[in-house]
Amino acid sequence: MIPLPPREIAPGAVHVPGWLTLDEQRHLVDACRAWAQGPVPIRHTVLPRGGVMSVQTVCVGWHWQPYRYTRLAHDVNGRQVADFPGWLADLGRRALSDAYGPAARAESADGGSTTSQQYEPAAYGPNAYEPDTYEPDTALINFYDGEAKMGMHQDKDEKSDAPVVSLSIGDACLFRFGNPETRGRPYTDVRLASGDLFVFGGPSRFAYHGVPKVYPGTGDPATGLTSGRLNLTMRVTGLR
Ligand SMILES: O=C(O)CCC(=O)C(=O)O
Ligand SMILES: [Fe+2]
Repeated sequence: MIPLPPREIAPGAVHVPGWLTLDEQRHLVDACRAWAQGPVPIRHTVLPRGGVMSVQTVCVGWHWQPYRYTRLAHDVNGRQVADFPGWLADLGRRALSDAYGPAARAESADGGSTTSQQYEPAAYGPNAYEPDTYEPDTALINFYDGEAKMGMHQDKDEKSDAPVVSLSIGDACLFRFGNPETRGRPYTDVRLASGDLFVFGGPSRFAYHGVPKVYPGTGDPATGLTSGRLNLTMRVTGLR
C-alpha cells in the first residue's frame, strides 16, 4: 500500500504515514518487549488521586510518573530505568528531519531560499528545525489493549520545548490533536496506523492531545505485535 503524503495537522505538528519500515517496526517491538520486562517492568500508572491509567507504560532514559521525571522508579520498584539507546536518538533525528523537511538545512545552506520546503521555519522557534542537534533523553512506551485510551493532556513535564517524536505500531487508533489553550476544540482527528510518525513541536509543542479509541484487529501481525497498539514518544526532558 502506498502511504499518504505527510500532512501538517497544526503549525509544527506533522503526520507522516507509513514512515517506519516493517523491519524497523519489528526491531522496535522487540526492543519494547525487552524494556517491558525490566529493570522497571511495564505497568498501569497510578495517578495522584488514585485513578489508574488504562494504558500500560514503560520508560527509558528517565522514568515518568505523574507529573515528573525521575532517574529511579519510586512508584514501581525503585530501580533505574534502561538507558536511552543511541540508535533511538538517531531515529529521532531522522524523524525530525523527515517530518519538517529540509527547511532548516536549506535555509542555512543558501541563506533562506528553499527548494521543496512545505512549512514556514520562522514561525516554529529554534528547536523545531534543528534535527541534527535533537538529543532526546527519554522515551515513554505505551501499550494499548483494545479498551485502553488516553484523555486529552499536554506533554508538559519536560523543561524543554524541543519537539516530541511519536511512533505507532500495531492496531490503528484515533488520535485527537488539539491546541495549546484548551482541552476542547479546535482539534483534528487523525487515524494513526502502524508505522506512522507524528511530530509535534514549535507552536504545537504544548498542544492538548489524546487517544479516544483504538481499532482492534487492524494491525499487521508481521510487526511482531499480534494485538494491541504500541506508541513510543521521545522527548527532551531538559533535566540532568
Ligand atoms: O499513544 C499516543 O499516540 C499518544 C501518547 C501520548 O500522548 C503520551 O504518551 O503522552
Ligand atoms: Fe502525550
